[in-house]
Amino acid sequence: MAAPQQFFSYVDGNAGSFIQRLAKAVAIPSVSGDGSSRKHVFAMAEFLAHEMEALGIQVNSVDLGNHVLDGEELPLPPVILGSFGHDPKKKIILVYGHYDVQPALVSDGWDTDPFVLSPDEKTGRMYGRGASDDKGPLLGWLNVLEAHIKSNIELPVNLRFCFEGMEESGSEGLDELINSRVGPGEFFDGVDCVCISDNYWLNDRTPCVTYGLRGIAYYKVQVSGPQRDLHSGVFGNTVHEPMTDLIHLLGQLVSTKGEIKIPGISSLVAPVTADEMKRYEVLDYTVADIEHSAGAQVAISDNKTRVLMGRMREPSLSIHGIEGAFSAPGAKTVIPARVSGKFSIRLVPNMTPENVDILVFRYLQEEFAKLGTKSALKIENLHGGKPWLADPNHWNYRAAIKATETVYKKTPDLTREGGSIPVTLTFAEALGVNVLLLPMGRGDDGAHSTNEKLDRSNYIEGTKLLGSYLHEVGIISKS
Ligand SMILES: NCC(=O)N[C@@H](Cc1c[nH]cn1)C(=O)O
Ligand SMILES: [Zn+2]
Ligand SMILES: [Zn+2]
Repeated sequence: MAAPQQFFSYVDGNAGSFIQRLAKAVAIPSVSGDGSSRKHVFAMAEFLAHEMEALGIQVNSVDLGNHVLDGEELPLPPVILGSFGHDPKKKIILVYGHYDVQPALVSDGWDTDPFVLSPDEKTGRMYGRGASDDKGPLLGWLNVLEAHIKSNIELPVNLRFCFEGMEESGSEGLDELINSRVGPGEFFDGVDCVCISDNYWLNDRTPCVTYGLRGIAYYKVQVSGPQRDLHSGVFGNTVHEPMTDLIHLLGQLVSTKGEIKIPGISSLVAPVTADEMKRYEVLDYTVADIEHSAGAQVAISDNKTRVLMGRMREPSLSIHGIEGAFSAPGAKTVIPARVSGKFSIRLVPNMTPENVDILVFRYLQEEFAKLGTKSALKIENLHGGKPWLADPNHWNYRAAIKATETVYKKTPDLTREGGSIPVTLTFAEALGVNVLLLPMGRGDDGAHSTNEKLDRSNYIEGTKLLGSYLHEVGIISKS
């Protein structure tokens, strides 16, 4: 039977308490990329484990040991594994989410405190870091379970949960944990398919299901020279300046139209097929949609298909920042002694972090040599993950499409996502099962950006969507 009406009624009737649950989660600043916030990532893990146990989920918080972040040894946040249901007649669905978030400061340009969930009653938007990426979707699964338990509705599947606290910082330790628990009788044994809710619709009107992700290769390029920061009046035009060298080097990476200048990258990209072209053409998308999501008229092209392909099936190179550069207000006349540029490349089939590394390292060294500087260069790959593509004709996708039609009365777009969730490919390869991405949020949610939000309707209808998907899987199991 499709998701019963009592399930939908419970979700509607308890929307306020589900929003309270999200507000509690957003209030914990679980930023994984910043060592000083690590205690909050642990607090978030405890909050989640407690919520899960209260729902009767068997929880095991797995310690992943330590790692080094910016020269500091830190404990890795636990991976929370949970089990609910052991009925051999039902399928086992593994759901994944992450409870860490990107950094957020009011001074970045937020209109509200990023760690206070701030609903706008007029628009229904609920602002807060992690509201959409990924605390809202993750809590959606717990809302589904609560609705079933409290309404005495039998869950149509067995559920396994895998929630991590390092996704925004390279998912350290997670692959090893998964690979160590796939054997007979282990936690991941018997999983029939995976569902991940951690991406977005293409726009603000049409839901989607997603069958592809780009991978990532993230680099740090350090240029160093003087033993300490220098006075630019005393040393300007007398010493090689690391910042000048670095700016030149970063300027050789990508054109202002987004073309990657590193030789050899474009020949790694799988050729486009006619069938694939048709898939982009039918998507409900306009260039105005991306400009709405970006908040300005800044699209690289006026061609819808070109914009979609740029996001879904071509690589991109983005320069993220310069560590060690003077960035405070005022006009300090300093020559920084050591600066590090951070950039990443989003990878598509058939690129891998390994084949891209060779090209990037060689190119940076060659271009640096051309500068004729006495500064020193150090290149590091900070983390990486391969691209992923799934079969969207699998029953897992049919269940998600049916559930979307039930909840939203619309056929979802079939999309590939430009972001990266490296564990997706790990699940597909280690467990040998189909993986589905079933997003809750909209394209204009502002994940990783200022004023991140989740619309109230996406949180509540999204909870119904996740529950309906489980019921559609339940129907398929019986057929
Ligand atoms: N919602 C998925 C997401 O935002 N993933 C991040 C993962 C990442 C990789 N390196 C740093 N973070 C993304 O940027 O795509
Ligand atoms: Zn995410
Ligand atoms: Zn993210």
